[in-house]
Order: sequence, then C-alpha cells, then structure tokens
Amino acid sequence: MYHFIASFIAIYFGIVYTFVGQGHSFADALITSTLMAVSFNSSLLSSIVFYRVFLHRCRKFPGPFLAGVSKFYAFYQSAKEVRYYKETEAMHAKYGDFVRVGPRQISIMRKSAVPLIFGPQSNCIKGTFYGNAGNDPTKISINMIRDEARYKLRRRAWDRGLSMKAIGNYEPRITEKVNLLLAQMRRNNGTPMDVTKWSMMLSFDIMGSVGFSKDFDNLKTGKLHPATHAIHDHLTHIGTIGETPWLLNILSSIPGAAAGFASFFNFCAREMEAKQNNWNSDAQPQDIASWLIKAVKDKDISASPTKESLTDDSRVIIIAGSDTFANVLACTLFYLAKDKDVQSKVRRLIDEALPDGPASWSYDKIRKVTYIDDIVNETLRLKPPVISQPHRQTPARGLQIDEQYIPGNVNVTVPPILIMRDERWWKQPFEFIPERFGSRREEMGTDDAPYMPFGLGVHTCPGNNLAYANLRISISSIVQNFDIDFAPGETGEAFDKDFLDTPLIKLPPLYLEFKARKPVNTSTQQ
Ligand code: HEM
Repeated sequence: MYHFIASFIAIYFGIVYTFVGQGHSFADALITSTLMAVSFNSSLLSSIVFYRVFLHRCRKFPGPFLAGVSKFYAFYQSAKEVRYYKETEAMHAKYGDFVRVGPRQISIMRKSAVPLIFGPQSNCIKGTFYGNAGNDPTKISINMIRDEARYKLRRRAWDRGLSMKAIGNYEPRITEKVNLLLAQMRRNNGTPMDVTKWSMMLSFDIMGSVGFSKDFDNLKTGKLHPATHAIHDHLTHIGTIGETPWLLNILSSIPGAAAGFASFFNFCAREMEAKQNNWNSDAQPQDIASWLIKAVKDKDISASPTKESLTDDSRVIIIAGSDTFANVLACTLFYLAKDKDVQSKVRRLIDEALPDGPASWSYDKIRKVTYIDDIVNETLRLKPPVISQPHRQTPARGLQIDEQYIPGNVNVTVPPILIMRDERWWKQPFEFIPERFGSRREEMGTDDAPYMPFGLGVHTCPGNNLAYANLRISISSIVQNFDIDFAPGETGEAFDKDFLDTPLIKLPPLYLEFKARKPVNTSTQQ
C-alpha cells in the first residue's frame, strides 16, 4: 500500500507540475488534476466492486453483499461492539457452513476443515491478517511470519525456551508467585476480589519471572503494571482494525497515530535491551528472552535476524505469555464458583493426592490429579483465549473441504469459539462438563470433536506446556487453600457473556470470595 499511495501522490503532483509547465495557472492545474484523480479513483473503485461481485473466485460463496465488496464491512462489524465472533455466528446461522466474510475470505464451520487448514499436513500458510505488522520477515515477531521455512527456523529458539526441561527450571518461580497470590487471598479473606484483575497480576508476574527473570511486583503491591492496560488497548486496536491488515499496518507506522502504544512498545524494547546488555555468555539461559538472545549471540539459524524482530518477539513473550493464562485462570475460577460439584470433586481429589495438606504440595503430585487438566480443557473449550483467529491462506491449487472447493490464495478461518461449541460435534455444548475430557470421554465423543484452543500443526502454541504448568499450580493451590464463591451481588452473568473479541478474549471484572479452608489432613482422618 505504501508504494501505491506514494506513486499516486507523486503522479498527482507530476500532473499538476506538467499543467503549470504548459502555461496553465496553478489553480487551474490543481482543479484539473483533482478532477482527473477523482475520475481515476471512481473508475478504479467501480471496477474493483464489479470484479469482486461478478468475477471474483469467491463470488459463489454466500454471505452479506457488502462483505464481498470490501473488508471495511468486517472492520465495521468488529468495531461495532468488538464482538466479531458474534457477527460470524449470525452469518453462519443465516448463510450456512461456508460464508464469504470478506472479498477473499471464507469462514468455515466444518470439523473436516480443521485438519485440512491447520493440521500438520496442511499446505495452508498464515493469512494476510498476519501482514498487519509488515511483510518483511526479518523485522517481525515469530507470530507474524508468513514464510513457513523461516518460521520453522525461528520456532526452534522458542521451543528451547519453552521445553519441558526449561519449564522444570521455571516451576519453583511459578510456585513462588502463586504463593504471593495465596497470601493476598488470605489477607482479603472473604472480601470480594476481582479475579480478572488478580489473575492478570499473577500472570504478569509469572511472565516477568520466566520471560525476563524480572520482578514486576504486581502481587506484592496489589497494583496492575501500567503495561497490562497498554496490552489491552493494543489488542482492542488490533481486534477492530485488524480486519483490514493493510490499514492497521499503515496506521501503526504513522508517527503519532500509534503514540498511544509507544510507551508499551518502548517498555518491551527496554526489557529486551536490558537483558542483552547484561548478557553472560557462560550462563545457561534462565528465561525465555535469554533463550532467544542466546540464539542471536550464538549466530544460530533460529536467531531473530534483526533488532526489530527481537523487539517484536519481546512483545509476543509479554502478550502471549501473560494475557492468555490470566484469562484462562479467571474463567476457570468462574466455572469453579458456579459449579460447586466440580469444585468439591477437584478439592477432594487434591486432598487425596496431598493427604498432609498444603505443606506437602508438590508439582509432581499435583500433575497426577488429571481432573485439573479436564477442568482446564473444558474451560479452554468454552472460553478459548484466542476466539476468532487464526487465519490461514489456501495453497495456489486451492483446497477441497467436503463438497466445497475453496479456490487458491483465499483467506480461510474456522472460528475456534464457535466450532468448539457446535452441537453437531459437542454434546451439551454450552454446559461445563470437565468429565468429557476424562471419565466420560468416550460417551461424550470428545476424541471425534474439533478442539483447537492452542491451534494445531506447525503453529501449535509453543507455550502450551508452560500454560498447563501455570494453570495446574495455580488452580490446585487455590482450591486446596480456599472455598471459592461468588461475591454478594455477583451472578457471573456479565462475565460469562460480555467478553470482547480483541482478538484475544477480553474479560469483564468478576468478583469472587476466597474463604480460607481449615487445614485438612486426610491421612489422619481415616
Ligand atoms: C492457555 C494459554 C495459551 C493459549 C490458549 C494459547 C493459544 C495460542 C494459539 C491459538 C496460538 C496460535 C495463534 C496463531 O496461529 O496465530 C498461539 C501462538 C503462540 N503462543 Fe500461545 N497460548 C497460550 C499461552 C502461551 C504462553 C504462556 C506462551 C509463552 C510465551 C505462548 C507463546 C506463543 C507463541 C510464541 C505463539 C506464536 C506461534 C506461531 O505464531 O505459530 N502462548 N498461542
């Protein structure tokens, strides 16, 4: 777009200059050139509209007329209430499983589409949405790279920083932060706490520690770090303008237009720079950022190629590493407060695994309580942090999905939150039933249902093991120590329904009470 806009402006002034050179007055030259520009642009726009409506390779797919004309329609739909997934749901209800949601974008609600688009054997690449940060793969974060070969190289450094071995090293630090949250819950004993906020504090502190070996002191001070607000503003910006990636890209590059995010971007850059400045080549990396810097210092093939891309990666550590886990934890606590049977069951299982009470807590013991994972999996099904993304682009030869052929170079999406609540594959789809991932797995048909909260295939979230570790540690500790209940006047309804699609889920406040349990010692109870 930069090239088109720059060429247009240059040609426009070139024409003005030519007219003036031919003896026209400056005012005349300006008027004539402007008329030419208007006539050129209206012809161009009408031919684009004509092409998209009557000739485009996606013209046969049903969908709102305006969605086929311009992506600005999707922009409008997402900016309206920042709940694009709801708009998509309504479009699917009206038009069926394959809907043209943009001139060359199809939203698909078929289970068979999931492996074909996202699976390990898929030939699709990341869609044009990922161009919103620019298309130079040497200057962008791992998440934005559309070139698969480059992506696979960069991914190796991330996989080292998020390996099971590395997580073993992070685990005591995660536990330490969770204990700070428990201390705050004890201090507040029984008085309402906004878990959306406190989950974010825990998550940001854990991310600071395992991401940068840095203490951001959210939990100690009880105050959210200013960067957390910037993260949400930044995500809301992407959630609305992201439907027109080229516009987002241009706006982000205009000095001043992105000033609101400058402090957040600078914060991320500073954290990465500080780590580089204190680099000790002899020491084994102790955090994710250090693993990425190590790749750069060692000139490894997985290294971030430029300072810009490394800085962009630091934003991924901060956003992907904190916001996702915070949201899942808050949602899990919501479901535990709402469903007392599930809360009692998981507490009983935790007490059985740790008969000597909190003093005997250990990650190894808690990992064996697989019901915690079932609760997490069910929460992720109903409230995946990544709601509507990710977008992919079909290969040039196109893609056959059941009876439908999708032409080549078309953006395709399968909205995770909708497909994971679809009653064709999920029994009692809106009910919270953790057992569907455990004891009732077969009966509920879970293995045949589409499930993708961490994405799939090559682009599966590299942080999923860290996310599970965070969740197991925090949920087991909270449940072991506290009874969880809605605060007086809190029904959880607004929390359940009024979240935003930004495109990471943005949750409203939720007030819960945590009442300290009496010490339990099941080994002496028998
Ligand atoms: C419950 C927590 C989490 C969920 C549900 C989640 C989900 C996802 C999903 C769906 C994607 C794919 C996005 C896409 O295709 O554009 C993704 C990518 C990614 N996630 Fe996570 N994530 C979680 C936690 C984490 C954590 C703790 C980290 C650690 C820093 C992390 C790091 C990343 C990175 C680096 C990517 C980019 C990979 C790529 O672009 O292919 N995530 N995550």
